[in-house]
Amino acid sequence: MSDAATIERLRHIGWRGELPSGGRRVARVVAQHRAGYELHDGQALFGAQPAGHFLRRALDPAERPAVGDFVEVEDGRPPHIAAVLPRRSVLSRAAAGERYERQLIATNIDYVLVLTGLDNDFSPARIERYLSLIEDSGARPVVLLSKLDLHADADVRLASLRERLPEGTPVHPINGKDPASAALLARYLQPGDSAVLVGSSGAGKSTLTNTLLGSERMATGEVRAHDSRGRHTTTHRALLMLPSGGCLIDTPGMRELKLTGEENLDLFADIEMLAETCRFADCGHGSEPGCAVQLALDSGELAAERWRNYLKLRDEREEQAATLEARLRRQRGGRPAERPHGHRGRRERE
Ligand SMILES: Nc1nc2c(ncn2[C@@H]2O[C@H](COP(=O)(O)OP(=O)(O)OP(=O)(O)O)[C@@H](O)[C@H]2O)c(=O)[nH]1
Ligand SMILES: [Zn+2]
Repeated sequence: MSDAATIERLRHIGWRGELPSGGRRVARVVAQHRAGYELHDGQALFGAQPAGHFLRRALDPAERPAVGDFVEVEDGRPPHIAAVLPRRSVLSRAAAGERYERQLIATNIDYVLVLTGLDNDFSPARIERYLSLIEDSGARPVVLLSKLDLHADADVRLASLRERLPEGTPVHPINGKDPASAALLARYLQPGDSAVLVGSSGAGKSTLTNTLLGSERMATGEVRAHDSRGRHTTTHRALLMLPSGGCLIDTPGMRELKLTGEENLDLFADIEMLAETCRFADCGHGSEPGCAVQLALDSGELAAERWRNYLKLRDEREEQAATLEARLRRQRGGRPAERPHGHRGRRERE
């Protein structure tokens, strides 16, 4: 196959630019299982194992292949992932392991579509939390408000949300069931673009995904992989190629992004700066004299809701950091709890 045809094929699964020199096959990691990786080369899915150097214990987990990665493949039985190509973005969260480390959620994502219903699901606080997770990832957030058709009175919510989010954050109210409404997302789903869709249960992720897939749903909705024995195994629809040319990566664990213990709170940098100007360095921002926060709250310069939200996010972050640290301390000291003989490690559900 010519290079041009190969590049064209890879563009459909989110590749940008030229082919790396060296002539190895390029594919994208679309799922990670305990038994190995699932790759897509723009044409078909296939299984692969990581090369030995990825299994070194001392290796930073962030250097191992992750969902979304473009990798160089060494063909063989089974094929091996020889190298991870440079990433253009990294979505990650803190994870408890043998040591405090980052767990990759997905790489090479261009847009994170943050979906919230205009119904009771609507929560500016949750949207802000999602944005803080995306902040340093290299991906761009797009806020989507679904169920517009059921909530014609969405204007007020929309205006207050726009005011609250950083300037320039795209916010689109949509009807996820209506192709014409979903069509405005095409600008984020052009050939070479990769997106993930996140949001709470019931927000409308599956509905929107199906609308975006349109008539190609049947063709792409059910992805089948060949395992090493040539058997068909129906797998989760991990990578969806959309008619607009972009692709959606959809893997378990990605849909509900969780906050980590080390998110930065840049969205609230103004509040942190304000708190620095309190008279007392250890001001609790209650009834202390000279409290800049109280002053700003009283004057209306700082909205009470935003302040509460900041406190909540800060507490959540501290709590998670503390939990993680306690777990690590427990792991360092003492033996792990007794386990039935022969049963090593926790059993994970797929
Ligand atoms: N009227 C209307 N209904 C919608 C819209 N989006 C989703 N729904 C409905 O809301 C319900 C939940 O939608 P789903 O797409 O299943 O939500 P989900 O986010 O995939 O939920 P999980 O699979 O639990 O994560 C369904 O009954 C949808 O038909 C919309 O824009 N307008
Ligand atoms: Zn104060």
